[in-house]
Amino acid sequence: MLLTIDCGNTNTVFAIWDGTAFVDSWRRATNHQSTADEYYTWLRTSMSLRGIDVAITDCIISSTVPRVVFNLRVLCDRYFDTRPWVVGKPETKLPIDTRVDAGTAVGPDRLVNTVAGYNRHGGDIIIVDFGTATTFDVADSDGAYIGGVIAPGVNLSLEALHMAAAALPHVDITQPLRVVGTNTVACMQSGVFWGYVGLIKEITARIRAERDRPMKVIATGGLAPLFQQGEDLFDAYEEDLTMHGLTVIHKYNKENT
Ligand SMILES: Nc1ncnc2c1ncn2[C@@H]1O[C@H](COP(=O)(O)OP(=O)(O)OP(=O)(O)O)[C@@H](O)[C@H]1O
Ligand SMILES: CC(C)(CO)[C@@H](O)C(=O)NCCC(=O)O
Ligand SMILES: [K+]
Repeated sequence: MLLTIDCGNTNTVFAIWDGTAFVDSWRRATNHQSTADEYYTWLRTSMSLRGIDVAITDCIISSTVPRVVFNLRVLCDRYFDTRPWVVGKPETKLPIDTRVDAGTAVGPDRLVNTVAGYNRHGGDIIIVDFGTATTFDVADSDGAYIGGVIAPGVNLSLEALHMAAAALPHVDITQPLRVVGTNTVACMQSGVFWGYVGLIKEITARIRAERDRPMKVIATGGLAPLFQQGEDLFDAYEEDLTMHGLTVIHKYNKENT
C-alpha cells in the first residue's frame, strides 16, 4: 500500500492508496517539530480507529515546508522500511515538463496539482487550489507547468485584517447574502468573499486571454465549494486532486526507474 503525504503550510494530509482507490485519509496541523515517532503513533491510532490494518510499503511526499521533510523521511525509514519519493528532489521524476524562469523552486503542491489535472483533463487547463495561499497553476497543451499566480489565501486575508486592525475581529468566511454589510463581520465577509469571486473571474479570464485559447478551470482545496455556490467559476471541483497527483507521480517513478 502507498502512503501519500501532502504537507501544506497549514495542514498535512496523510492518505492510503490501495492501487485503485484511497482507503482513507487523515489531516493534522503542520508542525515542523512533530517527530517520526509522533507521526507513527498518531497514524497507527487513526488507522485502527477506522479498522484499517494494512502494510505500508511505499511512500510519496509533497511538502511546501522544507523543514518537515526530515522527520517524515525518518517515519518512512524507521516504521515502514521504505525510502520515500519526495516531489521536487532530483531523484523523483515528473511526467510533465516545467517551463519557468531558471532557478525558480516551484511549490511541489503546484507541480503535483498540474500532474493530476493533466492526467484527468488533458492540457490547456488552469488549476485553482484554495490553501494557505490561493494558487493558479497553468498547464500547456502537453501538460507542462508553465507558471501561474499566487494570491493570499481566503483565511489568510481575513486573518490579516484582524491582525492589522484593532477593531476588526477574527471571523470565518461565508457567503454573505448582501454585498453591503450592515455590521463589521458582514462587511469583512463581503470584502473577502466578493473580492475573491472577482479575483477568480478576473485572473482566469486574463489567463485565457493571454494564452488565447479556451481553458478548463479545475478547483481544489477545502474552500472551493463555497465559491462555486451560485457562481460559474470552475468547470470541475476535485477534492482529492493533490492526492491523485501523488499517486500518478509515484506510479511514474516506479515504472521508469
Ligand atoms: N466554510 C469554511 N470556513 C472556513 N474554513 C473552511 C470552510 N470549509 C473548509 N474549510 C477549511 O478548509 C481547509 C481545507 O484545507 P486545504 O487542504 O484545502 O488547505 P489548507 O489546509 O487550509 O492549506 P494548506 O494546504 O496550504 O496547508 C480545512 O482546514 C477546512 O477546515
Ligand atoms: C505558494 C505555496 C505556499 C502554496 O502552497 C507553495 O506552492 C509554495 O511555497 N511555493 C513556492 C513558490 C512557487 O511556487 O513559485
Ligand atoms: K493543499
